Amino acid sequence: MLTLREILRRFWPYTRTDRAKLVAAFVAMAASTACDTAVVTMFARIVDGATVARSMDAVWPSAVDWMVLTAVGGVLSVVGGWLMVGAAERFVFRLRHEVFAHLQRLGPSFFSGHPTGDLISRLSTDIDGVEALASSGIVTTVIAVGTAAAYAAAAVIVQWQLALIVVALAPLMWLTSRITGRFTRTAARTERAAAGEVGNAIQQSLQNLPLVQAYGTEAVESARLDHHGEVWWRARARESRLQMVYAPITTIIQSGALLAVLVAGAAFIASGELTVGGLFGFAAYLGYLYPPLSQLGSLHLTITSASASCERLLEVLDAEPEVVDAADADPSPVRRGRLELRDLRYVYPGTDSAGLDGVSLTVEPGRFVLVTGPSGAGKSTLTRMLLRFVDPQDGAVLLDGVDVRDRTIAAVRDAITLLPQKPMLFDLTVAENIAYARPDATRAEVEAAARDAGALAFVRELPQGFDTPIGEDGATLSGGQRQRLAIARALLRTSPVLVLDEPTTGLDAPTARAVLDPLKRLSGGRTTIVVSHDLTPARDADLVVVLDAGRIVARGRHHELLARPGVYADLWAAQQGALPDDGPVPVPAPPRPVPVPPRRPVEVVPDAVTNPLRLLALAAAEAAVTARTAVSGRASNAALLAPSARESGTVAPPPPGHPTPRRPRHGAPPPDPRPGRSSRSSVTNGPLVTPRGPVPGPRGPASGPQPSSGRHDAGAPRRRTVADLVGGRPGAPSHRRPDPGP
Ligand SMILES: Nc1ncnc2c1ncn2[C@@H]1O[C@H](COP(=O)(O)OP(=O)(O)OP(=O)(O)O)[C@@H](O)[C@H]1O
Repeated sequence: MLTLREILRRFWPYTRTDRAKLVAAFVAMAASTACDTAVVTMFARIVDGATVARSMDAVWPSAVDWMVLTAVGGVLSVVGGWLMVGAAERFVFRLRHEVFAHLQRLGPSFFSGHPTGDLISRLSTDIDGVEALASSGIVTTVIAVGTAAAYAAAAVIVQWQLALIVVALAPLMWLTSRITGRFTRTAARTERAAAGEVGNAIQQSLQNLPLVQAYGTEAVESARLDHHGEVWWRARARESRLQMVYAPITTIIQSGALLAVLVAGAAFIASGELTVGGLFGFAAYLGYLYPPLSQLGSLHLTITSASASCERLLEVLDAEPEVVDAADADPSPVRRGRLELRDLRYVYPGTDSAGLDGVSLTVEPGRFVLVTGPSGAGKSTLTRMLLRFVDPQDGAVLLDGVDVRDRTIAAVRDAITLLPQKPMLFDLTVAENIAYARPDATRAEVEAAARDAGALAFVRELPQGFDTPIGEDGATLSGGQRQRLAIARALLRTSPVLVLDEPTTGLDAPTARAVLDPLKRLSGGRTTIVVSHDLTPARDADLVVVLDAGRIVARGRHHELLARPGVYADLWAAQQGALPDDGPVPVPAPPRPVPVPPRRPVEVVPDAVTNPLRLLALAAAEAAVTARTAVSGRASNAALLAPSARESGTVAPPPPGHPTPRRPRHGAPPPDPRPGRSSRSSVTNGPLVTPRGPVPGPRGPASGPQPSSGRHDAGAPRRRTVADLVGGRPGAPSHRRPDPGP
């Protein structure tokens, strides 16, 4: 439980620009209190003027003084309050800003332990709690302390014997406040935590509302909210009731004190030690003294209640960012985009299994690397490390030969454009969403980016074109349209490195197709790392890196990896819909004859012969490849790897003076390096990212695409694929567990 002193110590820095105003406010309020105290001295003069001197001569000047002092005191009080409230509200505004800004610096570990709804509650309800303390609480304290001190001093001067009676009762009020505060503290903590849970329950339910509605689990979600809501309202009611109890108890104490003063005062008047005016004056002091004392008591409750909020805010402010700039970090921009990963190792805090373990890789500027692997292999961890969301515990990431930890975070993130898997759009207009990458972009640049991303046509169809609001996360757009806006946004950035996170995974074939060309434009000339389950871009990659359990288990060109058994071949087969992607390859025995499509005989690598299922997958893959080549008709500009580089894992640029070996265009696939493979059945180099075309299924006749037009008709009904036949979906990773088999 934080004390007022600790709260002031921790939060005082946030008042930095308003301290002059605070001082002015204190002075104004102190002067106002002095005026009010002086007014009370008029009580005795007016009453005694009439009752003792029996003359109005003393009454009128006192009455005039009374009015003047009251008016001046009132004005000073308004000025002081005005300044104080402005400073207090600005403090709350700044506090929210600081908490939010700090939150944005925190890393994945913090967010995995703090649900979004709870964090929203901290930034709203808990900030409101601090606001109650800062605005009314601090103003009340200042006025109350000043007023109570002034009236207490005046009361002692006027009648110290009566003042003693009052002082003797003051500890009772303090005790009441302490006892009530103790119970309030527990209730306030419970209430704030429950408010966080309520926020979280609402956020989760609304976020997943389509699922909730589709599964008819509205009652379950309501019950979840009610569960936390009930804890909240009970705690809230307890807190309010305790504060309510405090008021009548203090009234009884005050009333008792007044009675004691009257009785003692009557005795003093009877003995001639006190005039009636003196007793009136003292009673007036009491009337002014008790409200601020009472406010100080309830302030204790406000502090108790607000300290629960302060604790929750300090928990955020005290959380250490996982990545910070070194004191001498280099802010200069990264120009070439040469990327080197040196023996990276990362273990998530609180776990003992490595997310990455000894990962080394070099990518020369302008090269394209596909990083793939099964679920949990470490792909996302690698993406986080490239963008410095986390730093490795061992090893280093180097950009243009400099450890990213020696560069500023801003310089590293300026150098890398992330295209996240989820488009992540804001509830803004189309133009504002695109310009998010570069707020100073002109409308012409925004429109050019939209055109290059293939978004111009649909944006023009929107009711207000580029000025159409797209709703939360682009709710009014289709998945493909959202993705194209995200690509347009990325196109506005000119960074030398591009990280594409699952650019086509989860999109259906026509949608994926619609985003392929813009993706190629996006990657042109930049160092491109595609992190994906989807192996569609594999043929265009200068290097395919296969991660498994945090380690690189294979690397090479697509056809090289496909030629040898292992994780990659299994992934590829799984993607064709014939094998599960996350388990051992079942080897049925004895081998059964494999139906080979009659029009497209497939030559297989030796290991596939022993495994009919793999053979089946390869057959499907081959047909798909041929279909892709016919459909797309585009050749990639990616260069072939130098053998030495392939072995070392380095994607090397072509030697100077040598023309970059270009991939043959459509219709002229290169000879397959695998022995015994004809160019016809070899894995060809298609575009950077190419949708899988129709493939001949093993359970039906071969039905290769008709290359007559050279373009796929997106509007034509999609033919059944192997994936369809086995219930999978092309482009989407299979997460089915392997069939245990007979
Ligand atoms: N925030 C986290 N806290 C603890 N462990 C984590 C966290 N994120 C990932 N991991 C663990 O690190 C390992 C690698 O996870 P990562 O998300 O990088 O895999 P991935 O290849 O991206 O998987 P997927 O393809 O399913 O997204 C996994 O064992 C995972 O359980």
